[in-house]
Amino acid sequence: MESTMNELGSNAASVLDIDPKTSVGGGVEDVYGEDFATEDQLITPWTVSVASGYSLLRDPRHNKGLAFTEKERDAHYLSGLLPPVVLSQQLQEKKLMNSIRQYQLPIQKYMAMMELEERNERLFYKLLIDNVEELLPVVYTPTVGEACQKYGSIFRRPQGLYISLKEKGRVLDVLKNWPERSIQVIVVTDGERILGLGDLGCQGMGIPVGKLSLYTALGGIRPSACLPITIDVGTNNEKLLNDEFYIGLKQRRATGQEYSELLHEFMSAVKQCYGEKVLIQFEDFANHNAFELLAKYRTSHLVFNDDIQGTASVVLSGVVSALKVLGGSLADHKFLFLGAGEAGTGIAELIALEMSKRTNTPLEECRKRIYLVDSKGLIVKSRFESLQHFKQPWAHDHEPVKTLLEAVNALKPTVLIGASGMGKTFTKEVVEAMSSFNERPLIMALSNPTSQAECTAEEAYSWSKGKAIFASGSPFDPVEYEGKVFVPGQGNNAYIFPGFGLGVVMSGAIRVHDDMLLAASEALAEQVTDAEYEKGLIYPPFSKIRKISAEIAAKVAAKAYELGLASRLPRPANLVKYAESCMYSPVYRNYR
Ligand SMILES: O=C([O-])CC(=O)C(=O)O
Ligand SMILES: [Mg+2]
Repeated sequence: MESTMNELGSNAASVLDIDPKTSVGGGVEDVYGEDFATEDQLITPWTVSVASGYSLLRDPRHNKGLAFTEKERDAHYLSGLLPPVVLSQQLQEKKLMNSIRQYQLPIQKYMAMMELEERNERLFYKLLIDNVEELLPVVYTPTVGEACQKYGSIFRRPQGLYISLKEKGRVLDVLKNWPERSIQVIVVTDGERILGLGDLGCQGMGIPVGKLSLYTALGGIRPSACLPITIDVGTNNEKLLNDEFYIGLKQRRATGQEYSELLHEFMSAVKQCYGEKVLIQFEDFANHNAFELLAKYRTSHLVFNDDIQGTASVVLSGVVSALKVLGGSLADHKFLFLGAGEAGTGIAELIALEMSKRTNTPLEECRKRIYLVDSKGLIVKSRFESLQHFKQPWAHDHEPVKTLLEAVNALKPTVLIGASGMGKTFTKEVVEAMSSFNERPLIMALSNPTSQAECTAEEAYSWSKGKAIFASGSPFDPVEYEGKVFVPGQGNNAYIFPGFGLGVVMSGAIRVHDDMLLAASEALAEQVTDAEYEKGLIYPPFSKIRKISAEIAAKVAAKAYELGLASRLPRPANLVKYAESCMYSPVYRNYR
């Protein structure tokens, strides 16, 4: 672990002439205080040793399987423990892709990938990086949703930290059980709103694990610097409570003070353990906690809510790049949302903020171009008192409207965005109405996984008679409609958070500012080429994601420096180059 740290730090430093102590890693020394602990303080007696022989083969971080060379086999007591052949990493990759493609069910591919990660980490990332478009739907949405639902049954080895109510009062000790010290990114969930699948309790762990594997593959954060965490405060999912294979606490969710005390202890312990510069990404919390946690900790911790802020940034980017096809400026458009939770209000707010900056118009005025529909109908002034606080800014002067279809007809929006977590809600009538008054309606069905998408790509194209520009949260295959092939975009926060996190980490940012999200969004939109626009795409292909992440990271870091939030000084002159030099490579290293 330490060696990868130094390797990266000094490599980046020599390229860019930066003191390695202040470069990648945040430079938090003696994080557990072994050296300064007084005699009455408890410490963890961690040791570091060199792996060889059988234990080297069983260590996923260092195992290379059949790719160990003759020399390495001799030097590391591996002779006889492996069959004679020596394979290249390329050949191993080919073999594994062949075998993964044989599986019929996505969940089998998921399990094969997880087993690979537990066996040979670099090979896992090599596969994921080189075959990103094929494997993203396996390790991420939609398959990760199914994996979480079945997590109890498919559970083999723990892949992150579980902090449950049982650990209240000793969360810091639990963090110290994690073997890595230089943590840079934590993704944490409490499992209450996993994708659009609802409360999956402790089994939500699949999400932080999946998100962090994307941090590494797409954003180049070292695997050892990533820590997936699930906070288990119980579940209200009856099916799981009655499931003999459920892995979490069999009790209903703790709420109120009991909940916030555990979360507070966790947030304090993280800072104490890993320092000021660890990025904590909140993921798939239910609305009520998500907004509160972000508001509470954004001024004291380096926090980012992926569902509010990451989704907002990626959708804003899609809207901005769609303007090239739609015409007009952001402020010329009218937006209607189905869903007024984290994603819906988060996106709406970031669009309004960008509009406000572009037109020099007060934010409140810009919000008036944006309408939201929730389960009770259009959000309007007369509902103000009964609205949750995060919906209140969107209560406009308008008579009450009950359904989405009525709202579409009454408001005639140019952009329709689904962030409801409810599948099949963009009906034929809704899509037909959108295309009756728009030359090119922009329709985004963002809920995940595929089963929860507001409509499918095929529905959007056929019901709009090929007029719609369509993007979805989970991937859809290209669609042929009346002899023409339409390629849907994937408006998923996976475009943003890995590069965003890299930008935050490499600049040593200590807080996340909304302008950094706008910077990420602009950086992504700039990556769409003219040829891609011509195909109707509003996002670049995922096959270019490492380059895109470096560009996003550079823009995010530049903004952090500009705002005085970056602590890694001096500022590297070329931030894109610096980002690239910091990125983890999955190619095997040679052992002496
Ligand atoms: O995980 C994804 O695919 C996107 C996301 O954050 C969510 O749907 O909650
Ligand atoms: Mg999420």
